[in-house]
Amino acid sequence: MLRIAVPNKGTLSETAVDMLREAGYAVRRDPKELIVPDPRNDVEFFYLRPRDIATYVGSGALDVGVTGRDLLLDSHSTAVEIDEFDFGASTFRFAGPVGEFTKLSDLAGTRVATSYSGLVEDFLEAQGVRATVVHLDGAVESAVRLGVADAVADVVETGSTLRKQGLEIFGPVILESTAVLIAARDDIDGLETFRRRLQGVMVARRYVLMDYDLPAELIEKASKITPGFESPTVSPLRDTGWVAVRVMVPRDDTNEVMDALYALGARAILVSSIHAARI
Ligand SMILES: Nc1ncnc2c1ncn2[C@@H]1O[C@H](COP(=O)(O)OP(=O)(O)OP(=O)(O)O)[C@@H](O)[C@H]1O
Ligand SMILES: O=P(O)(O)OC[C@H]1O[C@H](OP(=O)(O)OP(=O)(O)O)[C@H](O)[C@@H]1O
Ligand SMILES: [Mg+2]
Repeated sequence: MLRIAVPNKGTLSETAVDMLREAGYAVRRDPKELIVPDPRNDVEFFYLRPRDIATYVGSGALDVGVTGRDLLLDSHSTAVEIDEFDFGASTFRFAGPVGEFTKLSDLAGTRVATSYSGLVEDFLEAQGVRATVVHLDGAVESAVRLGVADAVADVVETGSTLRKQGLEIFGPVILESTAVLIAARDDIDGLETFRRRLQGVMVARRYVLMDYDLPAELIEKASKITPGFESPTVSPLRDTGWVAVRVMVPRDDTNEVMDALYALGARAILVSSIHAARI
């Protein structure tokens, strides 16, 4: 039975749980539930703090888990990233009072507040900058104003939290993070099915199915606009001068692709959502 760690709180939790539900797994009905057995799929879910997930997986107590790349690296766990998800994207950056810092070396001899001390210490050491890392649990943007640090290092998504505290980003990108699937090893029984199901959810969200009718002689040109995953499905119509085409298209490109197909001569262009996929 595959034992899977899922974030019980925080930014990653809701999307991770939605993905599991869409992939056909049992999810908790009440936020107090910590363990959710799913015998039908031969898996068991453990709802844990995102920050602790790498520790559980690295130690072998659990087989796989969903967490953030930044949390994985910060934990110094031996678990490894095996897949990347398309949610939870953020960057990890240094920030300081507007106008006070311009480059990484300005941090020498200063105090840097962060809740990711493992990650920040590793980075500063690799870059040869000697600074004191002040560990805080969260809301680190207040640390400068309150005088416990000169600069901060934190998760930045829109940057609005920093701006509100009179801070600005400086120096190199410490890390590009996203939600990831981590495991102690990649040859665990049942892991491939779990990965394929989650990939299927991502594909179903990212793509739409497009159907259109096309004068047969235009199929080469249309295939350049809609190449599909492998290749478009082309079926005959009763009128031999026309064909019907079915193809997957990235959801974000839907309208541009419809415009281009219409301009080429395609008609009856229909778009439908993909409910589930196994690619
Ligand atoms: N805007 C964001 N704020 C915080 N974390 C984010 C954001 N966007 C993505 N993440 C990712 O979420 C993970 C942080 O998980 P965490 O549990 O700390 O979430 P949180 O929203 O900060 O929850 P809390 O502060 O209540 O503990 C990290 O991997 C981080 O990169
Ligand atoms: O760039 P932004 O879009 O403003 O988002 C980033 C902010 O969001 C998170 O804070 P969170 O609300 O999780 O509080 P925390 O610092 O206590 O974890 C993160 O720690 C940053 O402070
Ligand atoms: Mg947080």
